Amino acid sequence: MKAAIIGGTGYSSVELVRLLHQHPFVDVTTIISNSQAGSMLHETYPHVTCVVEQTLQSLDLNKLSQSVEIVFLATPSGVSKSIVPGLMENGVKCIDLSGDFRLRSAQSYEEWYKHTAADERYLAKATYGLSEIYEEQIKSATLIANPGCYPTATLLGLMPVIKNKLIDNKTIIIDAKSGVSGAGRSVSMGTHFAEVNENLKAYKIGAHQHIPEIEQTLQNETGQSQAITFTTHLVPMTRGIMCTMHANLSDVITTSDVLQLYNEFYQAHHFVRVRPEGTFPSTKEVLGSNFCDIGLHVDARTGRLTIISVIDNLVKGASGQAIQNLNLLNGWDVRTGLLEVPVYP
Ligand SMILES: NC(=O)C1=CN([C@@H]2O[C@H](COP(=O)(O)OP(=O)(O)OC[C@H]3O[C@@H](n4cnc5c(N)ncnc54)[C@H](OP(=O)(O)O)[C@@H]3O)[C@@H](O)[C@H]2O)C=CC1
Ligand SMILES: CC(=O)N[C@@H](CCC(=O)OP(=O)(O)O)C(=O)O
Repeated sequence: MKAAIIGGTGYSSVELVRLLHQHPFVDVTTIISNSQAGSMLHETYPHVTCVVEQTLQSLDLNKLSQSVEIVFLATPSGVSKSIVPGLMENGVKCIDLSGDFRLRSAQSYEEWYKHTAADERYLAKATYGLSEIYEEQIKSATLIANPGCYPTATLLGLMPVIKNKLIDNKTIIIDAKSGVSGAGRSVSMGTHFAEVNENLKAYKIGAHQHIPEIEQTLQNETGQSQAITFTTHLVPMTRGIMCTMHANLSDVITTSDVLQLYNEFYQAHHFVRVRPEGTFPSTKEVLGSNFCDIGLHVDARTGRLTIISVIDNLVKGASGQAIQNLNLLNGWDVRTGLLEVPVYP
């Protein structure tokens, strides 16, 4: 299958290039770059020299529609909403890694992302691509809204207890931490070395654009709207997300019972690994891979459940999950092209 990537010199794009290089059924024939068209990808990223030798192209929607079957959009929010309709009208399926098609409500998108929302007709066509949870819907999608990195770790961590009504949803608190590649490649005041190195800081408190995405998905499952507490922190490392979640249990239950539930819930899902009792995942244990690792503990003294969920933000949090969704879309084994062993140490 011929594929294109838009947002060519961004981090998620080059991660798609890395992962798709090993995909037996996909050929990335076109990489579109807004800023570097005409140059070779290796001029921006010397690490791909002699492995992926491609000239970056400028965007020509008609040419693109005729030459590929699938387009990955790895552009900042606010960009894909103007590109996707033209591709879809020509029968090209799209997987959007940005937030442009994740929120069903245009009003909510405009409130949280501070951009004009996509056309509502296209918002209605989008399928939320949280692979493990919406497998069936993804299989027949034409436009996949790939989830945000934090929502992926958070929702995979919470879903078994949400679906089994084991926690009081009003009490959910999510303490989230990310490596700096989560902010993309462009330089900003908040993410340059001297600001981040040997530093730990909370950001976008009460204003993070992933809050409505998590709430929308929880509401989808429970039928009720419930606000969550979600706090993001920037950690001085390159890749990795850890979400530590707390909630009051609605019943008296042991750690071992909750773990059994998680093991059963994710039994058929290769990319979610549940840790044995008393052990908890760290970000390095999923580095470079499409795994989401989960550990949990019931505190009998407080009646609260703590869940720890880790992912690599650029793989399971972006490009890896996008490929997992492409696999679902095509009826291929979800693991195709994604059998990377995490890089350790
Ligand atoms: N980084 C992460 O961990 C995750 C990122 N995402 C989302 O994926 C998308 C891409 O993220 P990421 O790769 O980190 O971002 P980057 O900033 O690293 O890359 C985005 C790329 O898009 C292109 N671009 C920038 N501005 C425009 C524009 N106005 N019009 C067209 N193209 C433009 C640029 O490449 P060029 O000039 O070559 O076209 C740029 O390098 C974002 O929406 C992000 O929120 C989602 C989950 C995780
Ligand atoms: C570390 C860091 O800054 N991370 C980014 C995640 C960006 C992202 O994935 O946002 P959308 O996909 O919703 O655009 C952030 O917190 O905004």
